[in-house]
Amino acid sequence: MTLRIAEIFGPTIQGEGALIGAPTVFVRAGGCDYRCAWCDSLHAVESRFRNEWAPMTAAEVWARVTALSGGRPLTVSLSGGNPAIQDFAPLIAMGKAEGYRFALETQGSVAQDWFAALDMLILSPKPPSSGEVVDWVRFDACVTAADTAAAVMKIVIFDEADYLWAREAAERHPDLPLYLQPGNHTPPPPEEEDATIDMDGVLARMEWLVERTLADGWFRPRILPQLHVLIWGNKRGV
Ligand SMILES: C[S@@+](CC[C@H](N)C(=O)[O-])C[C@H]1O[C@@H](n2cnc3c(N)ncnc32)[C@H](O)[C@@H]1O
Ligand SMILES: Nc1nc2[nH]cc(C(=O)O)c2c(=O)[nH]1
Ligand code: SF4
Ligand SMILES: [Mg+2]
Repeated sequence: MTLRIAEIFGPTIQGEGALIGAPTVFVRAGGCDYRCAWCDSLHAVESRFRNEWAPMTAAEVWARVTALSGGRPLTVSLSGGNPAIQDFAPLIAMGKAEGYRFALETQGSVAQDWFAALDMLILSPKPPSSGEVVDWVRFDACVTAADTAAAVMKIVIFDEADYLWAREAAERHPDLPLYLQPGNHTPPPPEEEDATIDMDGVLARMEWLVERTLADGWFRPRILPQLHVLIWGNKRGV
């Protein structure tokens, strides 16, 4: 069995959510069951990039991760596309045997038994601006599959409708640590290697989101920008 891998890069810092600032190596899976209107990783989503996704065995992926990390254990971030539509159990087992930790980013549309082997499951249900509709039965199955692994919720917000949606979505899982992040708009074509970013828009949405949340007296979420976007824009491989 091989994995479809769009890119493996790092070490860099985790730019988002609960592990923000933590050194990490990314393994980005190719292929996704969603088509979010504002996806900033289209090169790992759309079929027209399939020929750029390398078929790799878990052992080959693992060799690359250990080379990039110099054999020093850190947290490996599995992202995509949706990494949950492939089988990462063998890779996670290899890495854990050498003292590495694993975090996985998914929208919560496909649950896997092996989520329980993760150190952190980051669930990012999609708000109205994405154009996708969350199936909460499937989402809840992901939370259940995480079992004793730490699960967190991270919601991208572009506008008022997303914010109001996030308030309701968060209520469904009151026990999950909650992170809000402003969306970035990458002017077309977003899949370019060094696509520019609407940095002014990102910062304006961050400021608005902080003020909106605090004005509501909603003190549960942590509100964070995408740190890697502030540093590098939407550059690939960082
Ligand atoms: C590219 S996705 C891959 C993992 C998985 N498909 C998911 O959506 O959770 C990784 C993270 O980036 C976020 N993201 C994607 N496009 C974004 C954008 N334009 N602005 C802010 N966050 C974005 C997603 O919501 C998700 O939390
Ligand atoms: N540095 C960095 N942090 C990230 N956090 C989530 C990312 C992703 O695209 O999944 C990402 C990414 O691509 N780079
Ligand atoms: S679910 Fe994630 S990878 Fe898939 S299109 Fe949406 S943001 Fe992009
Ligand atoms: Mg990203």
